[in-house]
Amino acid sequence: MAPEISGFSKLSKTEKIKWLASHHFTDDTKAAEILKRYWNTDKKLQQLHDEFTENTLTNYYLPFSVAPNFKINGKRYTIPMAIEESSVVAAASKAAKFWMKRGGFKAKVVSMVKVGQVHFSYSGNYNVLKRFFENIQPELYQASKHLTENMVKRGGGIRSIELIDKTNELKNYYQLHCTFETADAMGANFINSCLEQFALTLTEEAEKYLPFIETNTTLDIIMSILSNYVPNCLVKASVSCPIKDLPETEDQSAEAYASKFIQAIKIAEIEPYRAVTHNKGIMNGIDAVVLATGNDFRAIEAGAHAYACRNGKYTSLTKAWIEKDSFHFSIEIPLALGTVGGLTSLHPLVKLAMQLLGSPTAEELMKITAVAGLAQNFGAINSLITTGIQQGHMKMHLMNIMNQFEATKDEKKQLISHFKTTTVTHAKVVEALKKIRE
Ligand SMILES: CC(C)(COP(=O)([O-])OP(=O)([O-])OC[C@H]1O[C@@H](n2cnc3c(N)ncnc32)[C@H](O)[C@@H]1OP(=O)([O-])[O-])[C@@H](O)C(=O)NCCC(=O)NCCSC(=O)C[C@@](C)(O)CC(=O)[O-]
Ligand SMILES: NC(=O)C1=CN([C@@H]2O[C@H](COP(=O)(O)OP(=O)(O)OC[C@H]3O[C@@H](n4cnc5c(N)ncnc54)[C@H](O)[C@@H]3O)[C@@H](O)[C@H]2O)C=CC1
Repeated sequence: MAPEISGFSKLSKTEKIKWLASHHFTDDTKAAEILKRYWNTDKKLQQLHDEFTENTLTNYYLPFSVAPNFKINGKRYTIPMAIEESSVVAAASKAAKFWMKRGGFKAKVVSMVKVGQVHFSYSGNYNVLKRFFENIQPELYQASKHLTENMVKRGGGIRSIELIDKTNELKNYYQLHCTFETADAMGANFINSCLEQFALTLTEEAEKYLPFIETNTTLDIIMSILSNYVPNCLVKASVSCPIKDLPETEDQSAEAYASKFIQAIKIAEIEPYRAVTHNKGIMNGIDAVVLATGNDFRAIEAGAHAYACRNGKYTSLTKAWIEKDSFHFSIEIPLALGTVGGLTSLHPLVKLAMQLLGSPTAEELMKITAVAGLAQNFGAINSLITTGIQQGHMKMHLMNIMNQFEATKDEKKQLISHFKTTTVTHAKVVEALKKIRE
């Protein structure tokens, strides 16, 4: 067991690696060597990455891929995707190509309102608190003007501040429920700064408020923080085509395909076990774009899944239906994304990803990301109701298995050719490789 260490954060990167290697690994030289092998030779670039977070030892690579052929609201995009899972990028690309020939994707942002709350406790009379809040509301806006001035110029700012009584759920618990628009920023820092200012103003004004002083009532701030539940930072994306333009095989007509597809979505609507996997498939596409564009995937994940159970039961984020001989497929998802701030203007690959997308606004990035989620879901459902997921997924996963067994270039060539006509399984690859090596 490694000994307790004090002051680890103050050690240099090399000292940290030395400590780690000698206390956690039997072969300390090899462990240190692996960590250092991932350092970038460009010292300045490496330092930039080291400084993104804390106690950084090395870089952790994720593939940076692209999915071409996306047509969104009539405009062509090649979408950057950072993801480790095989077949995700291929599925998105295949779906993009399919819908490109059928008019492409439509997307629109419904609203871009974000939320933050000041949580506080107060033991006095509610009506007194309400009067106090009404009195100081203009001051809440006024005192935060130094923070909001520039955001207002960009078209954003504070949209509302409401007093909410939550005492029926938790004794003495109240909140200021506030809404914001943050233009092209995800807005965490702007919102949190405003909230902390509201909390300060609330405390200072309460200390001076006579009815509180006379009744010896106190108002205690518990915390001030944005919410990652943003049901009003919402984007919709959709595709549609005549039913006859859907995939058709000898065994399955386009009508039967549409019917099966819709049933698959309905199952995800009513069955939470399926809905979670269904939405995981959607997030395969969304997270990949969120990561490639330097956004906060934890915030997006938390918000998306909360939205999926907004009516009290976890359900699908996509819908499919037939209307007048046409097949329709759509997604509705909250996405608080930014194209400025955070890592967006720091990470060279993120900057490149933004350029690849034509330097989008946050609103445009919301549309692109929602489309990536819808395309991903289409790819997965298309496979699930036709060939099954394993055929395509394992075809793409073949490279990982071959690399796991350190197949040579020639062995890989033979295996790829062999598995063109045979379904890939882990065991079959091992067997085929064994035969080649005999
Ligand atoms: C994997 C495919 C696309 C193969 O599909 P295919 O028909 O065998 O592919 P193809 O070789 O005929 O190529 C057709 C197009 O697919 C794309 N494509 C094809 N291969 C590549 C490649 N190597 N690299 C990049 N793109 C590729 C590409 O767009 C290509 O066009 P082209 O570039 O030739 O003009 C298909 O089987 C598929 O879409 N499968 C679904 C895979 C999937 O959804 N994976 C996600 C992981 S599973 C999961 O986590 C979620 C899940 C499934 O559980 C969610 C749920 O349950 O809902
Ligand atoms: N619960 C959560 O989700 C939390 C997330 N975070 C982190 O916060 C970061 C994102 O915060 P942000 O405030 O977005 O980033 P930020 O503070 O780095 O950048 C946003 C700032 O950029 C400026 N700006 C310049 N041009 C702008 C434009 N056109 N539109 C809007 N603002 C513009 C504004 O001053 C704005 O406040 C992410 O890294 C996230 O991981 C931090 C705390 C909590």
